[in-house]
Amino acid sequence: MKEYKVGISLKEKNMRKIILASASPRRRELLEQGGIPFTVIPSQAEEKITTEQPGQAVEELSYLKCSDIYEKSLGDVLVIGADTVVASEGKILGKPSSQKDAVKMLQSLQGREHEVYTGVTIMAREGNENRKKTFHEKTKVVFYPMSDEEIRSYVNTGEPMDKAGAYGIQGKSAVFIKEISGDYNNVVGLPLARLYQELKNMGIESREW
Ligand SMILES: Cc1cn([C@H]2C[C@H](O)[C@@H](COP(=O)(O)OP(=O)(O)OP(=O)(O)O)O2)c(=O)[nH]c1=O
Repeated sequence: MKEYKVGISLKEKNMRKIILASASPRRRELLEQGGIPFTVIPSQAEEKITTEQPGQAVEELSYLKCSDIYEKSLGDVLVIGADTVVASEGKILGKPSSQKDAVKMLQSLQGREHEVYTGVTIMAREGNENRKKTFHEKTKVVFYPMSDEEIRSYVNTGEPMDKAGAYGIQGKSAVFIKEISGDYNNVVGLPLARLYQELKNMGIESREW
């Protein structure tokens, strides 16, 4: 096992520049938590879902976001793109389009199980060599029943508006979470452990520590 001094530079550790192609503050926090050094360049790619399969949808969208930034980047880089949706009763739920839409989404989730899918695409360039990997992770979540008043009050906090399925498990909606099966971080927007494993399988060193 190799040992590294604290504060060693990326170059000394033979690590390449990592770009997170995401505007999501949650994804940034998770990569930071893992001690994976990165810079942020959010993708402007238009997000259009073309399939009813949630796993395929998040893979495609993560690929779109990742390739948008990868194609604009020069030199040896590694770009990470991700996308999260909620799947409930055969429907894919993205971010709510309005407060009314958020109320509808939460009504459909309360008292039952649904799934959260996050797709991730990694694209790495080293000299003339390009490598790509796309995968998704699924987490099951069960909500307690919510009253109409609870749903209205929660939507009024504004918390649901920028989140798939109209809730943030890391926020106030935690009071409604009965069960979760799978990776919690996947619900928040990035399956950090799976990402680290996939990078490791590609022979890519990602941790600074
Ligand atoms: C279900 C759930 C989703 N979310 C968030 C994660 C994502 O940021 C968001 C889903 O939207 P995404 O389109 O996946 O991501 P984004 O628009 O926030 O960022 P970008 O496209 O630039 O990468 O929902 C939570 O924060 N908590 C949750 O419990």
